[in-house]
Amino acid sequence: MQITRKVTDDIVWVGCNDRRLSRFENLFPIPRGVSYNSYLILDEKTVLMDTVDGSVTQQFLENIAYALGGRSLDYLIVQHMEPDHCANIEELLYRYPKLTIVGSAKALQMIGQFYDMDIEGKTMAVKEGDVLNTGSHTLRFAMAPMVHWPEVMVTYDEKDKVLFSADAFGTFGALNGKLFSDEMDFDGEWMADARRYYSNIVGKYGMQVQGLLKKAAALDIQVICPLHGPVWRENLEHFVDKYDKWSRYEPEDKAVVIIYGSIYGNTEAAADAVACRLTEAGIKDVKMYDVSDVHVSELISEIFRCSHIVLACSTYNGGIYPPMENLLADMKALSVQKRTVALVENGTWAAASGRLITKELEEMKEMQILDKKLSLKSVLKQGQEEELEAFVSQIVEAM
Ligand SMILES: Cc1cc2nc3c(=O)[nH]c(=O)nc-3n(C[C@H](O)[C@H](O)[C@H](O)COP(=O)(O)O)c2cc1C
Repeated sequence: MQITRKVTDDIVWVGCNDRRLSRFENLFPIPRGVSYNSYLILDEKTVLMDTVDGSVTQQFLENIAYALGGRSLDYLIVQHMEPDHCANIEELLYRYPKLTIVGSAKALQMIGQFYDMDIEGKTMAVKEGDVLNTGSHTLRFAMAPMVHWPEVMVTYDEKDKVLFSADAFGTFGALNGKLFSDEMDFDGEWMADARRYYSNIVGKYGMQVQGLLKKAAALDIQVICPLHGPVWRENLEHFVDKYDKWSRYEPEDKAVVIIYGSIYGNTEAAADAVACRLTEAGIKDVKMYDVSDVHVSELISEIFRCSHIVLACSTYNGGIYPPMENLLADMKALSVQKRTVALVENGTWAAASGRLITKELEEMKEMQILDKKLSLKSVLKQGQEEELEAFVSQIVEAM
């Protein structure tokens, strides 16, 4: 049985949901699943926008056959060559032998790298500004390298004013019958995963996303069709605005995220004391996470959201407690910048975590490290009350 949804009069969502995959890219936990979106344009010529992951091929082929209603498939546009979007090219060529594959030169080259199939004479390489006329639709291609791979392009449908945005504007989460963001409580149920998707998958490429946003700003876009998650047809500015903020590495909220790495619970207790004092000082949005317990992708997502960060960390074999070290490596890799950070360090004989974390933060761009470090010798002591007050006050003042 087909599972499809209409996007416009002659554009159909033929994508699939995956609720069985536990980790996206074998890395990011996706308890809410993920959707692989693909769209079919039913014009004088028929056009498929990308394919899906190999795990859902059968459902995908059924969706396409139904939506085509006996017609053949003329074009497959490959915007992105990551295997979760291109696993079905060969199968489509078997079923629709007259198919022409359209993509950037790099995408067409990657097809040969991933798959042993003969596509000679069946491809059309396109570049910036090229158009494909399919009857009433004119599809215009714009290159979007490194959003999120180098071969990526996006496609603008001039008739329905749809931007097929590849991985940009994507979100983790399976679509449970609801395709459009206006059919769901996006801010309440989806935004956290949208942020986690952006910050961890595309976060490193803020500059390239800014480039794409500039191109998009010149177009009259009524609908955004990404390769993962909901389609946007209302209140587009809301999500575009988030993308703009995220890609400029500007925090969304005046908020403090406290992330602690603690072996026996004493550094955690100090982090707790900091959270209490911040709340008493009137800071409403204070969140606490155990770096050993919460997946690093969630922490990165919170770091993208919050303006201020407290890192509280035990010293471990003369170094940074390993899960905290891992977070710092991820922050660096994902180009985290423009945040204010305060540090709590702990060590029983030679505390080094504060100094070492400072060194890591100094390698990131525009990170303001607050002067007063809260230093513990095993445990936060009653006698450190004043020190604690001063530590918290500097965060409040910085806000
Ligand atoms: C395996 C291990 C290695 C440690 N290495 C150091 C160290 O190199 N320097 C130091 O001052 N403390 C070291 N500590 C002590 C921790 O920093 C200690 O757990 C901390 O001071 C107490 O805070 P906690 O209860 O949050 O873990 C180590 C502890 C463990 C278990």
